[in-house]
Amino acid sequence: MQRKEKHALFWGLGQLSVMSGIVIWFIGDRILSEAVRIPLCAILLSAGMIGYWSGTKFFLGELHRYQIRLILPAGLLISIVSSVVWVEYPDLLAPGSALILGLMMLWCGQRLINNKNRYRLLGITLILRGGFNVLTSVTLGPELYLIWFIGTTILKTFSMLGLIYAVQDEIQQRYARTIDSLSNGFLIRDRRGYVMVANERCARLLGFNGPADLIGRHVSELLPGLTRQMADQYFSHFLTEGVQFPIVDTTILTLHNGNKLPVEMLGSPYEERGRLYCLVQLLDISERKKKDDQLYQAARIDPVTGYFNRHALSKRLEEEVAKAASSVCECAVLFIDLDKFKRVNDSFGHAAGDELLRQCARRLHGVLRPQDVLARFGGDEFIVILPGLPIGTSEQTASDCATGIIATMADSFSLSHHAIGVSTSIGIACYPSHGSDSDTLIRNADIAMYEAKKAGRGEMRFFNDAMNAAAKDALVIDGALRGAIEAGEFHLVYQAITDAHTGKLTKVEALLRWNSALLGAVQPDRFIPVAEDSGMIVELGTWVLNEACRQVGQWQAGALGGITISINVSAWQLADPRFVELVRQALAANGLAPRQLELELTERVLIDDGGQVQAVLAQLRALGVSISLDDFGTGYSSLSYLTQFHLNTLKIDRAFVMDIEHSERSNNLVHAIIAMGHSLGLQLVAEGVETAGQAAILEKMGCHYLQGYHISRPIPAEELLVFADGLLDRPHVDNFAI
Ligand SMILES: Nc1nc2c(ncn2[C@@H]2O[C@@H]3COP(=O)(O)O[C@H]4[C@@H](O)[C@H](n5cnc6c(=O)[nH]c(N)nc65)O[C@@H]4COP(=O)(O)O[C@H]3[C@H]2O)c(=O)[nH]1
Repeated sequence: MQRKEKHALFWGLGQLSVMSGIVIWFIGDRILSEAVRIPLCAILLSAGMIGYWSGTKFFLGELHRYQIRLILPAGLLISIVSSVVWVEYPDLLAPGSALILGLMMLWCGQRLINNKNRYRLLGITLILRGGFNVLTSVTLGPELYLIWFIGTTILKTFSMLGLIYAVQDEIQQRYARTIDSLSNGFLIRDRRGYVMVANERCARLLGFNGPADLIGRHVSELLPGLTRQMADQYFSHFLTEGVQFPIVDTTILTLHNGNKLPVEMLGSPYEERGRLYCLVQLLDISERKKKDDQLYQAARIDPVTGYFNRHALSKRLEEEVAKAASSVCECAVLFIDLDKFKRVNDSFGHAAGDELLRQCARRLHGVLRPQDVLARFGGDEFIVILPGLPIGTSEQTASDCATGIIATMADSFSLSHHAIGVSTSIGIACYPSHGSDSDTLIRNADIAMYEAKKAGRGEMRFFNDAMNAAAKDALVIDGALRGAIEAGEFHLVYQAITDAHTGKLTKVEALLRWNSALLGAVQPDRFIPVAEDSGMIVELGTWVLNEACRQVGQWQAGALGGITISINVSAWQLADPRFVELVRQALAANGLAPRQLELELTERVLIDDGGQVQAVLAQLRALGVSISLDDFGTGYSSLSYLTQFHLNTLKIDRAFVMDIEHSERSNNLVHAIIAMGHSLGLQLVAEGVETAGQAAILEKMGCHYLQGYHISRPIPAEELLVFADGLLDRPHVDNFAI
């Protein structure tokens, strides 16, 4: 029982005291002496007065703690005063106490009627009782006491009913306030599904104005998606043995206004007077669901393109492979890499790079069938899954799709008011011929994509086992390359380049050699591409630059003083913003004139340029360093590069030189290259000169320099000195001077 309810008891006690006082007054003189009866009546009178007063104060919410403390002394005082008066005037005992109580009741009744609506009934009965008491005390003689007794008993019964109603109402109000203050929806329904109790929150959650709209209605009338059968089924859980409570369900409710409401529903059994009810709590989980959805999206969707991300793609491919295995069909994985994406990112910024990715994704999606899956796998890589292909058709379908992709990506993209050309390299792996699980398929498609990239731009390749072996080899090399510089496993060899006419040693090409502690001697053709792929070529190239310049610096004082050194430079190095400064430092640190350094580039470096290489080459040219184009004739052999990039030297690839003596076609080609070089004012170096015949033809054609085994193999630095001495001794080399 709560404190407030205890206070309500005062009222009850007051009633009881008055009743007892009346009884004692009637029969007391027969069984009690006056000495006991008078004080007892006085005590009961004071208890009655205080009971009415405090009960009224309680209902009006005005009964304070300090007032409760005064009750006992006040009761004592009233008792003493009335005892004293009644001892003196015993005739006043009955009418006096009736009058006092009557006045008290009038006061209480009037206050209850005025102040609180719900206590009006109680107030009216008190006014009636008070009035009756006052009247009887002044008008009635002892002969009509029986009538007074009957009247006062009837009124007392009414006031007791009023009291019960008031207390019950108070408790119910409190209960209603409590459930309304709950932040969760709260509802009690009976076995048939009718709502007995609901709170404000529940009404609002379900789209109604207040609990009154719910109470008395069947739950199926409140939720359109809910049938009576479903409601009965839900209740049956409460009748089933062994069910754990509360029953927790997460569901999305369809409301009568059409809205959807994600809720967590906690159902518990509730028993009242032997009947079972169901108590349901509804928790609005819209916010939680929104966050969950966002997390789910973030975990699966690439934020830039809006298509699947790597994680979702892997999962999806696993599912498609499982489906293909069970329904005996095939699927294909296309690994798509955007050529030149990095350059766009570097030149136009990341926002433009993102925009390009979005445009690419839209174009890719445009080529695909509705059932195909597109995902951004990372950076500039996309993956397409072609699922559910009939047996024997995957390669053809994948090839058609890849052709479509290459064609659609060939058109330029519009970016920051620029037309940007981006091509793609595509690697393809099919289930089951190229892999039986998603990881293998992705890995093999990736390997095939690398092969496609090597073959040039806008190419596609199907995976094959040889690629796998090469990829594994690359992995081994990549591992062994790490730490190889620090371990001193690299050294340079030097190959002479002589004047075709005089035989004079004018330049040497520095060529990298790797004696791996793990793998033994590894050819550059094997490790350079791996170093390029991993980006390690920048570090390696810097080492070559410094070591070559150091060596030439060391030669400066001797017979090879003033010689030009030619070194191979990769595209990665040119993209390094520190490159020009590194060259400047290497020359200065070793006391070399800039003209003593020649940088060899391949055509690929120039083709993939977006303007940056051109700018770096211009700075190098301004520094006085020469630029030479390696392997000319093997790649794209575009004349525009020769003029656009202000090259100094063209190196004719050994593939042409090799056949120059026997193949008229090669002969004509080399002739044409040399003629063109002359017209553009370029120096010409013939690579791979292996015979005296080749040397003679090249010299006759006007080639300026020769390089090849006929002159010298690549040799260590100390042997080059001996080689140079040997040249001096040769009779036909009359003016060797460096
Ligand atoms: N059959 C034949 N071959 C000849 C003859 N004369 C020279 N060669 C070889 O032809 C290659 C010439 O180098 P490259 O075209 O720059 O081609 C180089 C170059 O692209 C790359 N490379 C070598 N060193 C470096 C380096 O320091 N940095 C970079 N980025 N690449 C390098 O590796 C490639 C291969 O280098 P190497 O194996 O040293 O192979 C060298 C050389 O040994 C000949 O008469 N007959």
